[in-house]
Amino acid sequence: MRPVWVLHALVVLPFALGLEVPLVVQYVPLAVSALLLGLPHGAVDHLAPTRVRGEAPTLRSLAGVGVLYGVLGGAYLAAWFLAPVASFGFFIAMTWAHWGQGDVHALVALEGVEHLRTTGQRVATLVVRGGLPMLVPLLLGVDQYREVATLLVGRFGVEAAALDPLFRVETRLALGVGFALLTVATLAVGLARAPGGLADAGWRRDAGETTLLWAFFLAVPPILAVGVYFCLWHAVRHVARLVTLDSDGERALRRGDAVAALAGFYRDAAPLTLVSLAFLAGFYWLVPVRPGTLPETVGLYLVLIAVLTLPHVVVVSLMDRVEGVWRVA
Ligand SMILES: CC1=C(/C=C/C(C)=C/C=C/C(C)=C/C=O)C(C)(C)CCC1
Ligand SMILES: [Fe+2]
Repeated sequence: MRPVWVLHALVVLPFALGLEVPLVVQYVPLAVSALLLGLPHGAVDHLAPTRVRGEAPTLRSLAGVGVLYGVLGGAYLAAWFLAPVASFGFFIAMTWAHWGQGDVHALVALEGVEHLRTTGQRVATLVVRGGLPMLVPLLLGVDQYREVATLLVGRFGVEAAALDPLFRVETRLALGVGFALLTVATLAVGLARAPGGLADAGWRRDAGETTLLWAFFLAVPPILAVGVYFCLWHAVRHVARLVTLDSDGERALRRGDAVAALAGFYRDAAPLTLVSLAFLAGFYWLVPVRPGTLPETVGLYLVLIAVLTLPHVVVVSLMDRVEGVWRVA
């Protein structure tokens, strides 16, 4: 995790000093996520339900994940055509929950923190960690937020006017103050329950990561920030989880051979990453308004991500249950 913290901190610095970057460059991490880390992190979902139990995949487990993706992904894709703006709202809410869920797992299972003692604390931490990438960019980066909303719903020939109340300064101020209070309260309760008090290593990690991400999403323009976070924060943690669950991957890590571990991950992820990219090409022909620019193509790609993420959340929640992420001692 340390290199990931350093990379995020390194991105904050120049922007805090007022750096401006051309918009096309800001789209690069999101575009790259289609091939590296972002899309691939979910492309191992067909193996995950058995791997988390230490078992080999069976025809039944593979078919189960296939049906899940077909039914939930298909329904959500239909919803995008019928109600694009509501589907965008659902996308933000779902990502909020999913990225928060990923961080709660990382804290509890990968980092082994001891201050998140109750389910209530873990739920609050999920809301805080998910709100960092989904809400904090809205506070200062409202123009890009609106732009991305328009890029997604625009593929379906509608405007995002229904979201205007969300972008008003009063709304953002209220949300920002509320979310800052929730952040402080959640960390304060964690501190009170941390076995080591202020010196507790797990609590310090949690507080440090939370502070870093607040600064990151306030300082860095949203499109760039969300792209970097998706690849380097969310996906890296999930890939680390998948590798440690895989016996070959685990063995490679023990040898200190991170390259072999990553190669194993990419071998598993390659087929369905390619299938997903074929879907993206299919989407291109399917949507009412075809993308003509890089940002519009990213907008289409994000609709694909949305559709794939709904079943992905179910698979990850199943993994969380098997690993006892929400079971408190
Ligand atoms: C790009 C971008 C946005 C939305 C990104 C989303 C919602 C990404 C979801 C990715 C998922 C679900 C990945 C799977 O793990 C915002 C916040 C509108 C603001 C501006 C930039
Ligand atoms: Fe994910």
